Amino acid sequence: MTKKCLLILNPISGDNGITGAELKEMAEVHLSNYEISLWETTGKDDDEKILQQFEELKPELVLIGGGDGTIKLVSKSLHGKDVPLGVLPLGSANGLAKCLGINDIVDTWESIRQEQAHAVDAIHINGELCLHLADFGMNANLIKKFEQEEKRGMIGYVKHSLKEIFGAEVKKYRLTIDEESIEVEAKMIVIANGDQYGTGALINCGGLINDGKFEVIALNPQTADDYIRSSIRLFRGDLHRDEVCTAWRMKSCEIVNIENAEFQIDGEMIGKPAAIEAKIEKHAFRFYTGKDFLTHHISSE
Ligand SMILES: Nc1ncnc2c1ncn2[C@@H]1O[C@H](COP(=O)(O)OP(=O)(O)OP(=O)(O)O)[C@@H](O)[C@H]1O
Repeated sequence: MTKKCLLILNPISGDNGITGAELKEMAEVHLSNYEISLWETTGKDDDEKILQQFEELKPELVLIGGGDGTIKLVSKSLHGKDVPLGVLPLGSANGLAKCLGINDIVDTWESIRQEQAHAVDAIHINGELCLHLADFGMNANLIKKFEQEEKRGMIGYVKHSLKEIFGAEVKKYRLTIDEESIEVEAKMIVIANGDQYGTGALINCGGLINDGKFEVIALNPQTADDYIRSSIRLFRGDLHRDEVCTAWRMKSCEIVNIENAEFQIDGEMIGKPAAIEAKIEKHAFRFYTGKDFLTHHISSE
């Protein structure tokens, strides 16, 4: 029996040049047992429009074409709906897709054909949804500069990176976990549901996106040696062993932003909140996942 698939595309994500019609055609070829309905985001009231599309069609699958911002937009609209989500990684960096083991579109088709949908946690941060990574400091500053550029894509992101990383200020934060408070000084504080950025930098090695917990990671490199060593470890996957990194695992926490650092959630600038409260929702969504995800996560489901 033919099933229904709602294909949602953000036409401004990334710089891949794929049109809605081309993507629909690809989906029809690769998912021949689905009837594909294409809908493109507009940039205005998309959360309501997505819900409306979903209620009208009542699909068995929702495919999301875009980057982390688009996945977050669709997930937020469909929170609580019992429908599996598939990700077509068409954004600039696609960090969340990589955490799900979806490195390219081929992985997406394969995961759906193999029926590999798995439960994934979400973090609620001050009423916002975080599926991937949120952070104060260095990376948030970088995203803010990137957003101010007109051109999208990875080159703009990389262009600002070195300057921002080496010029980052140390800021103070108060972290409260289970009623215990500590003051932390860091160049960057990460709240991590996923394990890696879109660049492949493994900020949260050992962190699982389906274990009902999240990690807070404080990074405070000072010297050139610290930067070089920790950068190598970021890509090698053993940053947690480095002295510039301190990590905690929890179900909820509060962070007071004592010195007004910039904050971002899943690539979207939030501003400089005085404090944030973060709480995990275990298995909030079901996503189609790739082979890499199965290797790392399946035993903990
Ligand atoms: N047709 C459109 N025109 C303009 N803005 C749009 C349109 N559709 C969606 N948007 C906006 O795009 C944003 C989400 O996409 P965004 O590009 O930030 O993230 P992304 O999908 O992660 O892509 P990228 O990785 O390229 O940044 C939302 O703020 C949304 O309102």
